[in-house]
Amino acid sequence: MGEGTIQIKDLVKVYKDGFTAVNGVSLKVNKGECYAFLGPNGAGKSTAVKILTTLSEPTSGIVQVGGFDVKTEPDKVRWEIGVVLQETGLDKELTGREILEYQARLFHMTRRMAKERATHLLEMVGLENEGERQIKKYSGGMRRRLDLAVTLVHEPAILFLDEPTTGLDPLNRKAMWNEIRRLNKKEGVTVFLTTQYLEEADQLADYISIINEGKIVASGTPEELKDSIGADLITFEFKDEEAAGKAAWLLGKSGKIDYQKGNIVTVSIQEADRQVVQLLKDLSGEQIEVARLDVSSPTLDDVFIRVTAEEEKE
Ligand SMILES: Nc1ncnc2c1ncn2[C@@H]1O[C@H](COP(=O)(O)OP(=O)(O)OP(=O)(O)O)[C@@H](O)[C@H]1O
Repeated sequence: MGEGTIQIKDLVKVYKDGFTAVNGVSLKVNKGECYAFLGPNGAGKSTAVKILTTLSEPTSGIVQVGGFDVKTEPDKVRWEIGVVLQETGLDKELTGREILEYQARLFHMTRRMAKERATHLLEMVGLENEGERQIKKYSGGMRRRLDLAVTLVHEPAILFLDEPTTGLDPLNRKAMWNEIRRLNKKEGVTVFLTTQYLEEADQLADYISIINEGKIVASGTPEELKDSIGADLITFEFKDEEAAGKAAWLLGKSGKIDYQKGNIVTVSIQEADRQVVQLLKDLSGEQIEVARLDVSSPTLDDVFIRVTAEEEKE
């Protein structure tokens, strides 16, 4: 019961100095889901991950990971999870293989099993040719992949990744995304990740919560979040201001005029890619010629900017 799931109810974390880093967060993650906490620096993401992974205690609220309570059954939680934190604690004098074998021994594997597991994991994260090299000679991307391999030693049902690709170049970021996706979709590992990158949340997560100043300010699937900020935008450019004026009157019947200046008119409208053909027909019926056209859909960036701006206003 509860295997591979995460449940948080009214979580609050107040640090010793009185600072409230997490302020009433509730959420649920189902087995096999990829859930992203998206938020700016200092939003409370790492604090939440530390609590979920038993490294820090909640001030109040209920936190269950893999069906176990983090406060009363932390040892059971630890067997269920793998954690990749921002700061890697790996001893850089050791080789990749030594670290993996050491970790496997910590999880009570025999010497032979540990060796086999290390070989398998090195292959899995694409480090099969680097296993005998010292970690200090690894690139940043290789270290992250080794971090991931280390957390997979005991085949956890839930994986916590705190900003897994911060500081990586685009190529290494994509490789890491592929690995996370494979673990989540092919092996059914539940993934809870934090990120400052909208693209990362969009690429990986089934469900996203935007967190700011310790509170969830918006949540949904990537599609729902994009939809929540509303319609698509179509920007028309006409030959002159007069044509634009006539067009705005006509376009205003189908959508909301978002912007009008000079020979430019922007309409906000649902499902713009479907509507645009009809709008062009309507304009042509009135002998209004369109010089240029641009259709754009809202991005998660727009959602993020809007919800954090609204928070600041309040
Ligand atoms: N031990 C601590 N004592 C007091 N305040 C802390 C402590 N650790 C973190 N904080 C504060 O809590 C807030 C949330 O920090 P946290 O590290 O959880 O944010 P974050 O969203 O992970 O940001 P980042 O992306 O920068 O890691 C910050 O304002 C931080 O300064």
